[in-house]
Amino acid sequence: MTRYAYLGPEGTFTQQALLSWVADTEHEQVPLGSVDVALDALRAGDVDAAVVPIENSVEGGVSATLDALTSGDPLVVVGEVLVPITFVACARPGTTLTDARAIGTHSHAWAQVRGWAGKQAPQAIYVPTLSTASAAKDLAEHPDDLGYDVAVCAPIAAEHFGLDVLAHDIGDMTNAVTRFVVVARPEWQPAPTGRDKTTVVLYQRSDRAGGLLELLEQFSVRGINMTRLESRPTKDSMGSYCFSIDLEGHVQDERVGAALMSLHRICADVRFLGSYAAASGVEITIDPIATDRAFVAAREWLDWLRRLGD
Ligand SMILES: O=C(O)C(=O)C[C@]1(C(=O)O)C=C[C@@H](O)C=C1
Repeated sequence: MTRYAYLGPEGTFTQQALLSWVADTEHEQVPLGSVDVALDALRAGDVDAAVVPIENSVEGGVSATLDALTSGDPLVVVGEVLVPITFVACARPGTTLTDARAIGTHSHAWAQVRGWAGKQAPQAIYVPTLSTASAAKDLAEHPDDLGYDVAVCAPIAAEHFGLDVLAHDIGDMTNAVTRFVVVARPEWQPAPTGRDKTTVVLYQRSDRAGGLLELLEQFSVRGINMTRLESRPTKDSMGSYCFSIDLEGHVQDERVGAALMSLHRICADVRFLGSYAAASGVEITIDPIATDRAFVAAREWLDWLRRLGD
C-alpha cells in the first residue's frame, strides 16, 4: 500500500488533489503541517510519496514547494493533478462579516480573495495560516487562542469542521485552478506516455549577456515547448537566480535527452525533477525534425560517416 503525505489537515485543496490522484486505489493518507514537513517525511522514508501545491492560475508559483524540491536529497515529480479552486468564508455561529475582526487563511488563498475581502469586510485584517483547512479546523476547535474569527477555505472544510458559511464562491477570479504535484524518491520513474512533461532547474555558470537565451535555445532548436519558466533566488548571494522550467516531453525522448545533455555541458548544475504524465492528457505534437526517429537517423548517419575510413 502506498503511503501519501499531503498538506493537511483534512479538507485542504491538496487533499482533494490526492483523492483525485489515487481514485479508488488502496493507499494511506498522512496529513502534515507544511510542504517542507511533507517533503522531509518523504526524504526520511516515512512515506512513499507526497502531494504538494506547485502553481496557481492566479497567484503563480508556490515558492515553498519550488524551493523545497531543489534543496536536500533528490526527489522527483511522478504526476500532476489540476484542481478547480472555490472558496467560502466561514465562521462559528454568531459571527457576521460586518463584525469580523480578522480573516485567517493560507497566503495563496488570501491572494485569491483579497479583492472580495476589501469590499465585504474592509475592517478585517489578514492572519496567515498553514493551510486553508487548518484555518477552519483551528477556528472550530480553539477559537479563543486565535487572532481571527473568519476562515477562508474549501466548502468541504467548512462542512467537515462544522462552521457556518457566511459567503460562497468568494474568489476574485472565476475559473481559478491550482496545479499539484505528486513527488517521490528517484527510484519511482514513470514510463513515457506520449503526453509527458519534464521539470528541471538550471543553474548558470555565470551571469552574462545572452546567458538565459543560450539555455532556452537548447529547447527551441530541438522543437521542445516550455510550459512554465520561473526564476528563483539560489539564496547564495544577492542577484543569484536559478531557472525552474517545465517542458513538454519525457527524459526518455531523444530530443529531451539531447537538450539535457547540452544543458549539462553549459550549466553549472542541472537538477532533474522528473518526467511524468501531463494532467491535460493532450498528446504532444512533435515537429518531424525532432521525433525520436529523426534523432536516431541522424546518429546512424554520423556513425556511418565515422566508419568510412575504417
Ligand atoms: O491550503 C490549502 O488548502 C492548500 O491545499 C494550499 C493551497 C496553495 O498552496 O496554493 C492550495 C490551493 C489554493 O490555491 C490555496 C492554498
